[in-house]
Amino acid sequence: MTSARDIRPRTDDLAAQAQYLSTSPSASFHSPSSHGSALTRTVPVVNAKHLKPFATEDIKVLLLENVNQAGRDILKQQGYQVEFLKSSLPEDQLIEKIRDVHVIGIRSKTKLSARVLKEAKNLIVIGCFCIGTNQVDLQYAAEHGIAVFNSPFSNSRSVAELVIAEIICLARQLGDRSNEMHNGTWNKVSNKCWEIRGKTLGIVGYGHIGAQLSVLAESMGMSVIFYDVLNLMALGTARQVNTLEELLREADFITCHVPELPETKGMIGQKQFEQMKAGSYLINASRGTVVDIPALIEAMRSGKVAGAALDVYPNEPAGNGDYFNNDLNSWGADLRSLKNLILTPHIGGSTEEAQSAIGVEVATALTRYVNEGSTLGAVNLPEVALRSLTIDEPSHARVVYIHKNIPGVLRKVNEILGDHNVDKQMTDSRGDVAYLMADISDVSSTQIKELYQSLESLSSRIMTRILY
Ligand SMILES: NC(=O)c1ccc[n+]([C@@H]2O[C@H](COP(=O)([O-])OP(=O)(O)OC[C@H]3O[C@@H](n4cnc5c(N)ncnc54)[C@H](O)[C@@H]3O)[C@@H](O)[C@H]2O)c1
Ligand SMILES: O=C(O)CC[C@@H](O)C(=O)O
Repeated sequence: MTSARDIRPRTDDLAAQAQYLSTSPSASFHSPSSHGSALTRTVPVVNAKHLKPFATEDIKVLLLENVNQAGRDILKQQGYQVEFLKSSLPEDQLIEKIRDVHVIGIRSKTKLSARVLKEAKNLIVIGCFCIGTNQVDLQYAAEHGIAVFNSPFSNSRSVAELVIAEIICLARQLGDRSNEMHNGTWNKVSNKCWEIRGKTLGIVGYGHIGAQLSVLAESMGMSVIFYDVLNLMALGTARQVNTLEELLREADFITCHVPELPETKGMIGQKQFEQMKAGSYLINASRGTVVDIPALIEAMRSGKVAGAALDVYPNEPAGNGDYFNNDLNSWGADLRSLKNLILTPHIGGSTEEAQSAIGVEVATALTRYVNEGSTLGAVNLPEVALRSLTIDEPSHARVVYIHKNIPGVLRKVNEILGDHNVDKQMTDSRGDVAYLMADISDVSSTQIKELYQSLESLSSRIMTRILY
């Protein structure tokens, strides 16, 4: 067992890791789904004090879905108890495991629904070691004081490169030719095989991935148009169009890079396939719900769509080696029978570079949250941080009070803190939830316990943490 004393932030390590943290070049002009990444850098304090949490003995971490070694190492170096599993878990097993842990790390497959989170009585923070956060009930988590972090763009380049490869593979029917050769058949074809030079790429969702892809595609001689709900700066000579229909009517290749939202569910369906040019191509490496797959099957059978590449599916297997068959998605066999269709097992972001960058970024954010209470980069809570306490402040404590965003809370909190000098304090709200951090001086262990109990007894309380 690790003692509570060992649960300390290694602030110098964190400062070194901070160089890997992403700061978005595009954060200033989009996107609603990538919150606050411009704030992720903090100035390291040289003689920062190592804080430890009050009322939490050992920090228990559960990592699912083969989180990268770099991330695991950072969490282990903190002295946390880390349990690591290669795949996701069925809901009943997840509920059993999550009851006990303070931190959970997942990727895209683990569904942290309200039903699951309801059982997670000790959970303080979730790390999504990926871009998408649609697998987590963010609202429920916020309302229960559970912070959620992700890595907003560490795998964007990897996805963009995969899509570029797929555009060429589809244009040249490479998947089919390769399969034929694997089966011993020589089939030298030029009919309906094309160069991509001069063709039009239509990007649906011009965020981190879409914008990166735009630059790569233009450098290979494609014309780029894009559709986005936001009015965005077009890179290079790309051009924003006003409607999805306009994009579908003009593009030779259509690629989807929107988040999973109610509005993006089935956004490419029968009507949209009808609007596409005859012989166009579709790529989806966003989320499986964005494309209506039975409608795609029809469009490919009729020849309207000449080829497609899918990396994501409405239902995906829990881990490697699991079957991708009709038990998962009723149209599985029909899909697999199509020509010029590239099927990949959600590998858009699966490169060594992306996974290790994500591992470092998310594990560092989790560590800073656990040890210092900083919410910089959180996707569901307001972003609040205070400069570190220093070793010259031995009898200080940091109060983190997550509470309902209702009038009168600050007055009550400050009454409780009133017997101590509040050195610094910051509070911010996001929707119904507010996050307060205060560093107080001259506080003894007994007083910390009293402060904790007083804050916990307030009706506005969602979660109290005291770090000292
Ligand atoms: N296949 C993979 O391995 C993989 C890897 C990374 C990300 N993804 C998925 O790709 C998605 C996009 O990633 P990103 O980093 O570019 O996200 P992003 O948030 O940077 O960009 C998404 C863009 O979509 C736009 N958008 C939202 N709703 C829209 C709508 N209804 N119509 C048109 N545009 C809309 C947004 O305004 C934004 O510009 C992620 O949400 C994730 O689900 C998949
Ligand atoms: O690695 C994963 O499981 C998810 C990859 C991708 O979909 C993301 O959201 O970043």
